[in-house]
Amino acid sequence: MTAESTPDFPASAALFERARAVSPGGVNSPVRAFRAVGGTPRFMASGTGPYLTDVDGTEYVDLVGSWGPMLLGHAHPEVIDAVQRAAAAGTSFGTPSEPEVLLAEEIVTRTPVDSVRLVSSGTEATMSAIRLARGCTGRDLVMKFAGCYHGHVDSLLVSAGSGVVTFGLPGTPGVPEASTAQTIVVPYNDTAAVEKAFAEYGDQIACVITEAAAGNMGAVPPLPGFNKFLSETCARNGALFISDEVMTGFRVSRSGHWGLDGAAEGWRPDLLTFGKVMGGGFPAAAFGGRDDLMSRLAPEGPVYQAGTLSGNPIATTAGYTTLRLATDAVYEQLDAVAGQVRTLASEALTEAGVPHVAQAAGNLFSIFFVDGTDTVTDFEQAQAQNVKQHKAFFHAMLDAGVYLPPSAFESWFVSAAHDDRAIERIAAALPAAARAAAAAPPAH
Ligand SMILES: Cc1ncc(COP(=O)(O)O)c(C=O)c1O
Ligand SMILES: N[C@H](C=O)CCC(=O)O
Repeated sequence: MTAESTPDFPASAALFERARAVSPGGVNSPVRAFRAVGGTPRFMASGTGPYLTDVDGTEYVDLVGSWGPMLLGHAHPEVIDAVQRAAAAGTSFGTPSEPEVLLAEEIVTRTPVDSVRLVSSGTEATMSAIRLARGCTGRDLVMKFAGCYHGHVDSLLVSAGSGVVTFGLPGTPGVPEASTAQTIVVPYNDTAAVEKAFAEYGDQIACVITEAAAGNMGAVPPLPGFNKFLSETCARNGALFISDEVMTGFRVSRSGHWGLDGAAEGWRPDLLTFGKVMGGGFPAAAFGGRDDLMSRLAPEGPVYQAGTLSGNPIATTAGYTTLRLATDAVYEQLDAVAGQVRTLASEALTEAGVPHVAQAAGNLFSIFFVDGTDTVTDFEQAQAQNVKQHKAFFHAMLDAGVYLPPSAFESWFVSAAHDDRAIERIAAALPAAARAAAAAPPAH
């Protein structure tokens, strides 16, 4: 079957046609379209544990996990039960309610924040954290790293990962130059470049924002000590350090990526952002940090931030129930499964003679189809991939019933529900997919 043919999924193809008539590109978030890999996006009808089933009745082992949130797998019975009970009690009050307190307490217990403000998306979280950083410092400049993605915040859509790099967009029309003029972009993991930028603009930099571990150009971990260096450099220069844990938070450990570096090294970010897992599959996100900063937010302070559905009782119930079920045993299982799948994929590609780097940041991981290096540390290296090999690999896996991110620049996600049967299905699909990648045309 070619990448572009659609004989086996008529229901998805029909829905896609209808969707394209009423939605740009037929999707509600660009990365869901199969633009980078070709073909028809599968419209999913249901999910259970590690599996998704599309509207044509085909079942897939899911290695996307709704782009991160589905830590426990799909339709976990206890989460569904809690959500059903919450929904029956009313779907939104526009007043404070108990589930948002429970979720906030759980976040404060697990992470280095003193308090949190709940919002509805990761984009809102990073946008609000930056506003707060600017409000607290009285400075305007923001430093970010090439290849990191923090949602579709105007000032952060520069050299961004995720869909922005997947579709090769140099920048985004509609973002005023005045917004991006306030953004300094520095190569990821490059301490000298950070120091140089501070030497030049130090007293104007409000904050440095980084993904706690980059997951939106593929999985690129911070080099040892890099996040600590950022924290210390910010402190020395009167800037705030924002660690974006939207992807890593409550996934790579119970305390997120900070649990893997900051907790042991004895530093904490000034502000953190969270999303994905903490919503348990519903729209919930948060930003939080030191009390002296958070108290600058309205109604306590002058920095305004608000949301009609912020702290929604169903979303916060789903998030709280998910976190309560995310025990140490769950994180051990996630780490083990992620290691197993990454190793299996790497072995199959090696066997087929496909140059690659199989890289992890905690239990986030991805395959880079690159040659001549055994590690990827920045955006330039990530972009050197042979995306044609990714495309061939992706479609062969899909045909064999394994759903991977339809982009070479995204991380793979496992869940605690990925059991032996799911792993066996992945293992069975890999050899043919690796051979398909080997047969793909060269990069240029
Ligand atoms: C690290 C990171 N920050 C922020 C965001 C934005 O989150 P959302 O898509 O919920 O707006 C994402 C994902 O999209 C992300 O991966
Ligand atoms: N890489 C993105 C977030 O992590 C993928 C989700 C999206 O933009 O739809």
